[in-house]
Amino acid sequence: MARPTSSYDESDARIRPNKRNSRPRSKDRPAHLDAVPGMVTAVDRGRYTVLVSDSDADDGGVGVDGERVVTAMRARELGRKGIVVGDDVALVGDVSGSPDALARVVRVHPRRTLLRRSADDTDPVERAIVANADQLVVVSALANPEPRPRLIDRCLVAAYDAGMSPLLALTKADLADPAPFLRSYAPLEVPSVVTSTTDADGTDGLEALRDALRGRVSVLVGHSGVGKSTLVNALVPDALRAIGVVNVVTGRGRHTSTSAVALRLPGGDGWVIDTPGIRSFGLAHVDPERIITHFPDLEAGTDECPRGCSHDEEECGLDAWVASGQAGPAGASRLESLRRLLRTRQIQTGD
Ligand SMILES: Nc1nc2c(ncn2[C@@H]2O[C@H](COP(=O)(O)OP(=O)(O)OP(=O)(O)O)[C@@H](O)[C@H]2O)c(=O)[nH]1
Ligand SMILES: [Zn+2]
Repeated sequence: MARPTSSYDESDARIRPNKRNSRPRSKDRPAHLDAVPGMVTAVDRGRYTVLVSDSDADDGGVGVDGERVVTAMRARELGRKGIVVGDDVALVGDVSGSPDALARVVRVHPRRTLLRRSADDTDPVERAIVANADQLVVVSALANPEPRPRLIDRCLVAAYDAGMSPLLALTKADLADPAPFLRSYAPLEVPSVVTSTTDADGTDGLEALRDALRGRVSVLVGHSGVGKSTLVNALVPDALRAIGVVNVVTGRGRHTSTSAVALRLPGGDGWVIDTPGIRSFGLAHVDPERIITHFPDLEAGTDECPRGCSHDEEECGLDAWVASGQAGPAGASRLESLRRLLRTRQIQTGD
């Protein structure tokens, strides 16, 4: 599978099944040692769609690019451990991928990143959304609907918290000038692409977006109506059929699942993970220390902060650090932007 990095360790490499000289499993041999590795591309009502390389199952007998879609359920030994789209898992059981086959997920490999949200900022129950993604693409229309800066800021905080880099995708540039919006986000130094659909049924800016997605695993989030589906359809024509989601997960002609779906970009050069439209993004789980690591110019100034500093309080050492010029000429606007993000957690406006 063309993942930018692999989290499989050597022990995983050794357990790849090899049909030609497969050892019979002894009674003492744990099931996961005969497991087949795969990546979860969709989750629907307790059924996981897992993409498995054919080379993993057939010892290279099938083309390296060959892969198949396996439906799986969770194995009892997993306990309560969650499985989300993007997870690298190990499967046992019927991994043939034939229509009635059902495999079992026996293991979820350690995650490189984890995008999470809570119902609201006070709800301690957090929900994992996507694992192992590199980039969070925050899709916002420049008009119709109007951009929602607080929701965008919340998504940026979630990206930083997850260990993902953010990208702003600003759609409908045919309806409004992107300049004012871009100015207000400039101090955050978040990369952005601007798109607009054209009369010819194409999308301007799509190449820039493709470049930004190349070789990475990117999650697209956005409020309903911002044009996310339009982008996904332009990026991955025939998206759902391409990975068998239609047949395997919902049996219907469109993505009706309430969870995310991973779609491989044409050419195998990266993945986009589409998520249902969001109205809010709860951040109850967020730790200010994880946010500030994405502001390296400010992080060094936290040495003088009191223990457990929120970096948005009177005793915070960052004000003196910025005032002394050590964060450079942009220090003040950077600190203001950092605090704007940190404050998104406290503001309860419903957006
Ligand atoms: N003017 C203009 N309209 C656009 C553009 N992109 C999308 N739209 C329109 O905006 C509407 C919403 O687009 P969708 O792609 O369905 O938006 P979505 O974010 O997927 O929304 P949900 O399906 O509700 O989650 C549609 O009528 C699109 O035709 C654009 O660049 N310019
Ligand atoms: Zn501080």
